[in-house]
Amino acid sequence: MHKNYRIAEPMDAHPDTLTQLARPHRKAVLVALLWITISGGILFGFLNAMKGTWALAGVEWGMGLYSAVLLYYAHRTRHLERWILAYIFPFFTAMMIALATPTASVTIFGWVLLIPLVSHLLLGRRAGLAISLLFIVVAAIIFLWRFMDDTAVMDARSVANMIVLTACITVFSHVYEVSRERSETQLLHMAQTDFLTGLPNRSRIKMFFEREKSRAVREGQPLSLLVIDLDHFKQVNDHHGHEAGDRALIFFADLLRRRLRTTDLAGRLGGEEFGVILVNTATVTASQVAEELRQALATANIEHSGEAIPLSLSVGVAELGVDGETLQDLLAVGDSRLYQAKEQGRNRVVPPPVTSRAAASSQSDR
Ligand SMILES: Nc1nc2c(ncn2[C@@H]2O[C@H](COP(=O)(O)OP(=O)(O)OP(=O)(O)O)[C@@H](O)[C@H]2O)c(=O)[nH]1
Repeated sequence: MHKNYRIAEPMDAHPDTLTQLARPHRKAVLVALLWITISGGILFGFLNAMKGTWALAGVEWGMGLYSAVLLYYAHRTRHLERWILAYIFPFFTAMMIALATPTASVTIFGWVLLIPLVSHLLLGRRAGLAISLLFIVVAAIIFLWRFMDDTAVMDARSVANMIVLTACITVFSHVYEVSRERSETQLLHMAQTDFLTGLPNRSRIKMFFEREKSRAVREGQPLSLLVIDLDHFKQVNDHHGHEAGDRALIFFADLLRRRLRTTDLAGRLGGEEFGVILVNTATVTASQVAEELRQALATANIEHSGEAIPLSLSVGVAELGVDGETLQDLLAVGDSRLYQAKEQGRNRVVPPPVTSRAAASSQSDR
């Protein structure tokens, strides 16, 4: 039963959502890079062919052709991350082959600076950093192998310049990605949070419901929804002022946070209406939780400017599978039971009728 209450923390932005948010930006970067690689491949392929460096010219033309194929799929795929990897590994490998070509001049190592930039823009902070470090180390080994005995190239100041420049670009790219991801997490949180109470709004309730519904169906666990409405809230505003009404809403939001398990989710549906999703919870327990919330609010001492604000709530309870399969279904059924609670005099909980529960359990027994 719901005895082990803890304060519910705001849910972290879901990693999948962050990846989805980053996708258009990564796709734009990939498409731009593919066009650059196609043009660069053709141009440098010809330059190398004219110098007779046919192997290098072949690699560059091959990379240009491969990029054209990737460009076709980049516009159509639903698995952008796979195509990004399919670009990055051959692209960086071709770059390493170019660096290792004995006839290529030392200036070709300037291309190494692209590695941290491209990796971070396309893969984000973690994978971007890992791939950057991998290829920068390989490039450094190739550099040492080719120029170890070349005193003109191995001048201490030139080498220090290259190391510091590469380190700077790697650090800047990484810091940029970290702060971009942080800002997106914050924006996402703001877009899914009710400004007044700090509770999740409808959009986050919906996301949470979809995730928990899949889990409930997979594991054969129940899931319930409480639709809660504060009673006679207009009178609170009219008698005590709008600010007192706001404080009452914040008080109730805190009560929900204190009373629910961290695995449950309480959100504001709008106005003075709230929704609570109770995971692994069937109607009977959900109704008990609703009853405990009702009692807690009815006996709470809420004051504004020295005046007591009496508050009570009405609740409609609905269960997944018993009352419907979608959040919309459960909200509609919960709302109609909430309406019954109001009709019956408010300050009460209306659970699903025993008959609908019995019908649902006999169906699941079949
Ligand atoms: N202070 C404040 N009031 C709000 C907010 N959102 C909605 N309200 C008020 O909540 C009241 C809701 O009133 P009604 O829909 O008539 O419902 P009620 O007075 O609670 O009556 P019943 O629901 O039938 O018990 C309105 O006066 C709204 O202005 C808010 O963010 N802050």
